[in-house]
Amino acid sequence: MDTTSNLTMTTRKKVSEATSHIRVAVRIRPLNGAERSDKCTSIARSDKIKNTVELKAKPFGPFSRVFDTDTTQAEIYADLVSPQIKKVIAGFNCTVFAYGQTGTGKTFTMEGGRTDAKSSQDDPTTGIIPRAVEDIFEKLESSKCEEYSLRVSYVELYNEELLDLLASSDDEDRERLRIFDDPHKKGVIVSGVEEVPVRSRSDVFKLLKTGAEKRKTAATLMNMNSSRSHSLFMVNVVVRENTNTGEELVKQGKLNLVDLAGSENIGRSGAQGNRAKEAGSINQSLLTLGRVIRSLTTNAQHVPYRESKLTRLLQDSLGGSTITSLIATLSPSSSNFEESQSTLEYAMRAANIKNKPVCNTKVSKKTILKEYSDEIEKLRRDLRAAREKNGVIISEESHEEFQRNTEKVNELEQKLDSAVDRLRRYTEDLLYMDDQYKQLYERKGELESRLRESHREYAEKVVELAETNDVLNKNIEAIGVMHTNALKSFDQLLQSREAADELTTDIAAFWRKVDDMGAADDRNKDIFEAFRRKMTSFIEKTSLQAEAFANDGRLASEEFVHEVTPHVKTFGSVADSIDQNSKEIQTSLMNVFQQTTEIEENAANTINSLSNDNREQWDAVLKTCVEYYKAHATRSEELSKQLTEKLAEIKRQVAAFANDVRPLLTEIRNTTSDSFEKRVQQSDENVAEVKKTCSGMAETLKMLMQQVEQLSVKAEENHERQLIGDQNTQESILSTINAAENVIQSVEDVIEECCDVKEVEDSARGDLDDIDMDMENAVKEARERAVEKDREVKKVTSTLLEKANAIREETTAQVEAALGRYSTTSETCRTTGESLQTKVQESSERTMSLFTMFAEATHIVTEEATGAINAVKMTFVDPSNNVPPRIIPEYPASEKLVKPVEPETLLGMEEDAEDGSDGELAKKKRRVTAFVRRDSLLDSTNFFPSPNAIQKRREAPIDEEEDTEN
Ligand SMILES: Nc1ncnc2c1ncn2[C@@H]1O[C@H](COP(=O)(O)OP(=O)(O)OP(=O)(O)O)[C@@H](O)[C@H]1O
Repeated sequence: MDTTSNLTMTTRKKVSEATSHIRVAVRIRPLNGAERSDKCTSIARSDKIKNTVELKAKPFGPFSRVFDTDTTQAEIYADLVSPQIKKVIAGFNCTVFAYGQTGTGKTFTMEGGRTDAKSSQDDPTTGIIPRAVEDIFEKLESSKCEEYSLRVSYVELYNEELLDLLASSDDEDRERLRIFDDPHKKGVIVSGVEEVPVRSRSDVFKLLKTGAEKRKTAATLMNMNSSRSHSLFMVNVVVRENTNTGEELVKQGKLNLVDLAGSENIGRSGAQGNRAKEAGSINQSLLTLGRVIRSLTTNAQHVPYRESKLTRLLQDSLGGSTITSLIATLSPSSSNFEESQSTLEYAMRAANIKNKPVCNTKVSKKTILKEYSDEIEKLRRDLRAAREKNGVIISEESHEEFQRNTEKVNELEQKLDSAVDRLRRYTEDLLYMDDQYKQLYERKGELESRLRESHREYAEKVVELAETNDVLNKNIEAIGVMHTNALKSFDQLLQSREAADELTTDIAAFWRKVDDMGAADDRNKDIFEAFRRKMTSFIEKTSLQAEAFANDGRLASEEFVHEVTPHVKTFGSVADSIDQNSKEIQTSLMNVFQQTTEIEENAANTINSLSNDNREQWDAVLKTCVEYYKAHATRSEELSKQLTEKLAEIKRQVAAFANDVRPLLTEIRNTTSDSFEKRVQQSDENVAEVKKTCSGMAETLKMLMQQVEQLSVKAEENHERQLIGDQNTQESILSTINAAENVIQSVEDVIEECCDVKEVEDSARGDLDDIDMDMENAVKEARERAVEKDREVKKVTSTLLEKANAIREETTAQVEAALGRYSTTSETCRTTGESLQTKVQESSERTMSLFTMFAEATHIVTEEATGAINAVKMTFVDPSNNVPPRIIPEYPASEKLVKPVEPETLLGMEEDAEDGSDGELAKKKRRVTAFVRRDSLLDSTNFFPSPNAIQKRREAPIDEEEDTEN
């Protein structure tokens, strides 16, 4: 606060804008505590859309804006003042003043709720003045101007006296401040007011605090109330810019923030004495203000600005070249109806004032200096002229004139002092600025060389980038080729997989066949069980039959004895009886032979048919198995061969592919990561250096800093673009590499899978080989066993047949011997009946023993047959154990069974037949045959006749003729 100046309210050269009305806003504060306790009601209604206010239903407006009780300080500032700050920086003069009844919130609106607030962030009740200063700083800092300066003044107008609230000294300064017209600048000058340069927001807040304290102290000293004084806070903004032609231009804008005294009725306030004077002067100012407003709105010839200091100070803001806003503050209380009404009327009148805002022309420094030096020169001339008049004897009239001149000289001296002060200040500013310029130029040169260096590096980087790009393109092409190869490999793998699937299907079919074989084996088992059951029942039946046969033989023998005995008694008929008996015996023997033969035939047929059935079935199974295994072996061999070939091919390709790809990928990765890291490092270093340079430059030279910042931003953008491009490329390469690696990995996995498949196939083949071997062994074993069993069966059968033949032969021989003996005996028995009886008895006994022997032999045979059959056991293999059923080998053809000897042969009928004679012997034969037929135990339709049937047949008469025919 070391500078003083004459505060000018105008600047010299201006650019006109269109004429505009003063903006008038109305703000209604909330009811305060006192009003509420007085049970006052709110009578103010605002319409924010129409921007009107109603007081007891009486409408006022429309105004530019209406702010109701809820409106915040920030909203008012943003709406009303913020746009004006831009204008101030652009070179306009702007004024915001608050008008209204005491206690309606003028000071609250202009300054805020607290005086110790450090920023609007700190306190939401912060008023227009601090917010405006903050805003100016923010806008200037973010603007592109070369240089700016802010000077603030803070004055108070009380009882038509001006008080500098920022002055270092107190009372004596009060006299210093004078308002006078500036004839050249067409404005008013507040002479001697402190214009304090501020560099930061905090400076302004400090000044505001100082001003508020000083205002308080003054109020105490002068026994005044702040509401009785007007305060004027002025912010002078000077912005220097460089034109495109390099000319330096200066813009000067000014913001006047005015907090008027309360507009209350002096009569109502009850002021007396000093207070009355005070109130009068307040009203003087306000009344003059009102008259000025009226004059301006009625286009009166004369506008009484000079009638009060307030209107003089606000002259340019009212009807002049300033952009002006007025905030009319209102109490909503019913108790303040009249004042509120008056305020609104006042505001409506003010709204009609038209201003013609003009922008102060940008003037060069030289012009300003020239103006100041012209003014100084003029003042000097005046002074010299005045001094030249000293020492001359002059008349009283002249003396008076001299006196007047002296006053004028004093005034001029004051003006000169003020001008010299300003000149000094500007000179200082200029020196300071020149110094700054010098530094800036140096810095600029330095920055330009760095910039050139950066350009060179940038060009190198571009070349490097192009090279890298080529490498990357090549790599991408290589990766494309690899990709194509990988796709081919995949196709081949897919084919291999299909082949493997076919193999799997074949193996599944094989296992189905194995299952079928198991089922066939089960059927074989069932068949064999049935065979065994049948054999068992046959043997049981044979045993029963043999017993029955033995019993019948015994009975027949007994009968024979019984029948022979009476014949023996009758000697004459002995021979016939013997013949008869012989025939009967022969018949019995034939019967026995026939039965035995049929038994043998049946047994042989059964065994043969079973063997044949069994053999056919098992042969079919064997054939199927053999065919299947042959086919399977062939198919497996083929598949295995194909698979092996394909796997070998895939392995070769993939190995070649991997060999091609791996070094390439490694090279790509190394190349790209190395170059990328290097470039990132270099770029980071460059950016850091540029940033460092930029920050260094920013401190010293804003202009160049801006350029450099722009360049830096561009460089950063380029670098970032480059970096992003590199990163993208790098990422895409890395992703491609990763994809390729994944492909290789998956190919390798597939190869491994294929190897697994191969292993499985090998093991399956091994299993199949094992199975084949097992099967061969099993077939061999089964064949051997079957051959063995067949041999055993044949052996049993042949044993049985041998025994039967032996029995037959022995029996035949015995019968023949017996018959021979009977023949001989029949010749002699006629004479020796007794001996014959004995012989018959012997013969009977021998026959009995023969029968017994036969029965025993049959029993032995059947037992042996049973044992043999039981010994025939099949081995079955459970298909679930992966072993196919045993296969019965091909049987050798059964030997032909020995036909039994016909009874006719035994009885010698053939000889008789050759003779063609029908003698006694033939008769006998027929009778025997008829007897045999009648008593035959075998029947083609009734294999095992019931005892009743046998008895019936026996009792039936023998029809020789019929039998003979048959
Ligand atoms: N819109 C508002 N919201 C909240 N409180 C307010 C508002 N307007 C004013 N006040 C409060 O009302 C009281 C009076 O306000 P202020 O001193 O600003 O009135 P003024 O018009 O400046 O009075 P004077 O003319 O006497 O200086 C203060 O305590 C202030 O905090």
